[in-house]
Amino acid sequence: MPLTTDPQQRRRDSSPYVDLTRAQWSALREKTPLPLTADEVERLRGLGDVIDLDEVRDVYLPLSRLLNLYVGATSNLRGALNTFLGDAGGGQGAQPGTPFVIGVAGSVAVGKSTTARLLQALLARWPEHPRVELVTTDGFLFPNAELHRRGLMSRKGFPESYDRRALTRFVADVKSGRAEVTAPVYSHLIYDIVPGERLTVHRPDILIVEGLNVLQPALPGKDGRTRLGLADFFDFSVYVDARAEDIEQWYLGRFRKLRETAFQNPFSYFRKYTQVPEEEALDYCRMMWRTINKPNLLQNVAPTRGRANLVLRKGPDHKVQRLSLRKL
Ligand SMILES: Nc1ncnc2c1ncn2[C@@H]1O[C@H](COP(=O)(O)OP(=O)(O)O)[C@@H](O)[C@H]1O
Ligand SMILES: CC(C)(COP(=O)(O)O)[C@@H](O)C(=O)NCCC(=O)O
Repeated sequence: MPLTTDPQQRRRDSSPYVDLTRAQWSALREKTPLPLTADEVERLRGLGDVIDLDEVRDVYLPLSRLLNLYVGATSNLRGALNTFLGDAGGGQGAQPGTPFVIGVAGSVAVGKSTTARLLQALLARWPEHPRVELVTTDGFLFPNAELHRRGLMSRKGFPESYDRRALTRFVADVKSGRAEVTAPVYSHLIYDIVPGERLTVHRPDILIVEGLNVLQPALPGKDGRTRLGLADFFDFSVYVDARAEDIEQWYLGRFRKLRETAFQNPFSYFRKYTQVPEEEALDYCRMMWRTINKPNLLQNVAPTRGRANLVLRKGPDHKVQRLSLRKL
């Protein structure tokens, strides 16, 4: 075949991604079995997130089909592997299925939690994988007392503010097929790890792991050697992307909403911001964005985008405008 001289075509050929416009992607919904029923639409509304239902149909429903295809293909591959291994190694060969693990990465306030909860609800509708569990990485932040001790209280969300070894061990244990694996729990109300509380994951069909740093490369070991990182246990990963200026607006919008709701709770760490004028509270929020979340986005989170299997690029209205899917 003659090499193309069209520079745009050459760029497309050498990119590891297939780039799709929203229109190209949403056309795939015609090929997606299981359209949403009226009941399911109601149930999605019940998740409590602001979700435009056209967005669910055009973007997230085809995505649930794509993931359903990946789960099926992984299961076929496992079957082939089992046939190959037979009873090699005294019966270790025939491996039962382990959970399919999906990572969801992106900045604070880009919409990771909303995307992850939506995917959980949509994926659970498929008869092949009804049990979908969701874990957020905030449970692996060091408790505030430890962050204070390490001088990291104003670095919450930076890679070093997490117990990365425990997080990787948790996902490795789930991926190994262990019947029960537990994780610590973070509370946004008290802005800290909840002492003594654990959540338990019971060998789901799919585990979604959502957090800022899920695509970070592994830390080197004490001997300087490379070790396995969290992303080594992912079967698929999604990076939710948007302009930093848009994300800042969403961060402020969420803070405004929380100031009228959750922050009013007498136990809320942020209650003090309901007792001062709104502009003063928003100045504090802007400072948090400028000094913590934006630098973390630019220094640590955004550089991991190229490791994702799928990048969802949102516009200022939260609608996904472009998608990049890694070629196989
Ligand atoms: N698809 C969406 N449509 C409309 N609003 C959204 C969407 N996704 C997120 N948001 C809003 O953006 C803000 C941040 O979303 P959230 O899921 O809490 O982000 P993250 O988990 O990345 O911090 C919230 O106020 C949320 O309601
Ligand atoms: C808890 C978070 C670090 C996010 O954690 P994740 O689940 O992504 O690991 C973040 O939402 C946060 O609270 N950051 C601290 C700065 C701030 O209050 O915005």
